[in-house]
Amino acid sequence: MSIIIKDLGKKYGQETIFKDFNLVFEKNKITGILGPSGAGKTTLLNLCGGLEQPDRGTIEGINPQAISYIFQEPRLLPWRTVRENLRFVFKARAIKKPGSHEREIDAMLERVGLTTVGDYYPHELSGGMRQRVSIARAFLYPSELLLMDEPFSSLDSSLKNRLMDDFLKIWEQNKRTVIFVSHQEDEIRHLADIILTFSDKPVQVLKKERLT
Ligand SMILES: Nc1ncnc2c1ncn2[C@@H]1O[C@H](COP(=O)(O)OP(=O)(O)OP(=O)(O)O)[C@@H](O)[C@H]1O
Repeated sequence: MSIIIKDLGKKYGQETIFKDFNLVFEKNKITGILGPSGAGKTTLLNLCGGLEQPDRGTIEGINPQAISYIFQEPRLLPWRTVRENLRFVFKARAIKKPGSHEREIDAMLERVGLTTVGDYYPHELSGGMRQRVSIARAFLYPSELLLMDEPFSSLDSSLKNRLMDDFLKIWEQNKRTVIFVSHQEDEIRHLADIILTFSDKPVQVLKKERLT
């Protein structure tokens, strides 16, 4: 199911972020959002994730139990190993498939290139490796929607390009709807099927480009 945003209204105090805003996010596509700083991109992700409530309008087509996130900082549990951080995904949703998790975790660790560090703690990893763990976690969680807010922006460019290639390979095998916000147009062009360019607030879609 696509995500359908109808007549969305959202204000913070006197500041109108969205007014009569309408948009459709296509199912199992990666939509990249570009736009000026402070326009409301993160607010839109928060509204989709249910972390913020709209003042007006509706967002249809999202199952709140089936959302995963990748943020700029990996947000791993520091007192848990990589493997335990990934196991937590299954606990979080009380998924009952006895015996199958470790194999799934192993397969995902391999896909993100972290086979040898499953028993390491987050502080023992580089920033890029920690972000790989958060990508693994986002895909292990059986989400239908993946929300990404600047997930690559703290990484240097060669690391970033490899990570984006790996991200795409994993996504090809575990497709879901992705909404991806970034200031970096190169990142958006690397990953997205559809690119939306937002105006300053109140947000309008200035341009929609389809790359695939
Ligand atoms: N919880 C909040 N309370 C008050 N104002 C907020 C809140 N969250 C966001 N804002 C304001 O709403 C506007 C949009 O913020 P938002 O973070 O969504 O923009 P953005 O497009 O993601 O910006 P950036 O590209 O800089 O991350 C900004 O002016 C911000 O200050």
